Amino acid sequence: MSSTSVEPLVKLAELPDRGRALVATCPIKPGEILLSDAPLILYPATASAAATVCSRCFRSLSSPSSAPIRCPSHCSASPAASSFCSARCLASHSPNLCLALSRLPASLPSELLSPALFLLGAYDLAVASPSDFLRLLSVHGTAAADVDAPALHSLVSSVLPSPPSGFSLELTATLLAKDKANAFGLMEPFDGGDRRVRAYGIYPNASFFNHDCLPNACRFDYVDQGGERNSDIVVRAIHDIPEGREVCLSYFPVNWGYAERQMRLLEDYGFRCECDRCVVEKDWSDDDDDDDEREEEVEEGMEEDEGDEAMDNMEEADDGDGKFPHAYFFVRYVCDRENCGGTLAPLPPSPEGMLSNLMECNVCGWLKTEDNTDQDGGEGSSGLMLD
Ligand SMILES: C[S@@+](CC[C@H](N)C(=O)[O-])C[C@H]1O[C@@H](n2cnc3c(N)ncnc32)[C@H](O)[C@@H]1O
Repeated sequence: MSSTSVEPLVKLAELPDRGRALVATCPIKPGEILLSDAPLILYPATASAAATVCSRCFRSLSSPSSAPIRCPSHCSASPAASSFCSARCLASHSPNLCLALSRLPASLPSELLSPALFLLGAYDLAVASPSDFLRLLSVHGTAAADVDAPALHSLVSSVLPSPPSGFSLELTATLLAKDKANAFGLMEPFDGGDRRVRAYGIYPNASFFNHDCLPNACRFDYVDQGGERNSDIVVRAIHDIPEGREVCLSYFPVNWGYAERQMRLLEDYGFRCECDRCVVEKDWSDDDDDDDEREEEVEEGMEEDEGDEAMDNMEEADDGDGKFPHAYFFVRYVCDRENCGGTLAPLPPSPEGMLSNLMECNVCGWLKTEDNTDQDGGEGSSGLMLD
């Protein structure tokens, strides 16, 4: 296993059948920050997001400190892709990108607009920062037969004023494959309805995390907060992680059923998941595939002390058929607010190393103590920021 340091608590390693991975360099405590990663490229997830967030920092333009300003350069003709917040975002994209944005048809549907904005940003990066473009090309993903690639390539070539060297359908297809296997969604504030993605980003270090259906870490984003690094992805440990253990995220909400998880992993990520949870769940019938029911069974059948003990042993043992620790994960680490289903991780330990008993949800931002006490005003809260 070869390895390279990425951050003090995790290092890059090559694992059989899993490619590159991040593994713990030392015992990691619950809530510890494993990585804080800035995006190589960010782009709006939908046409409506393109019109309502700053084109550079992706904060909402409706926040009081973010009065919208049109791009002073060429792309003022295309409001959907050219509003900036007044705070600090005017020095933004290159004249080439402005011109390309201004030439995009105004009525593109989101399913074309979003990948087109990704490709324009990527080709702009190739000129503005060739080293970052090489990093983008180094993330996982090889060009496959992508039905959308030819149409998107011809759209992009029709609006780019001067295509960069290497511009080709094959490179476009490769970029789309990188995006599919690595994009993280930055979420709109949770409003009790469906989860909505505001923007997608490629994060060069976070893209090394492999998937597990019972992850030991989860990622947070705080895109509307102040400061320069609001679009960073922050990855924190959910519970204790021993030295040498691979650190994994879940690539989608952990409350998805077995069939849905397997389908997404095969279609979008090209592998069959054989994690501990999938090994157990593949034998369940469809009727069994209901996490809420199992969660209730566990809550009813387990005293709190039994739960803590089970948690201590969670990664080492199970009750024989393997179901108990998996169901326990849901009781402890899955947010139970209606329509949320986010993952909970403790806030980071204090500088003195004291563990926090506040669990934060990575979707709704809810903060609750381990005994389930709401700490942030309950329904409708958009969550607390870390700093
Ligand atoms: C975001 S990348 C993760 C880093 C990647 N392993 C690499 O070498 O750069 C996603 C890809 O990693 C691989 N991968 C992630 N989780 C995996 C798992 N649990 N088992 C096997 N392969 C996995 C798949 O090829 C997937 O498309």
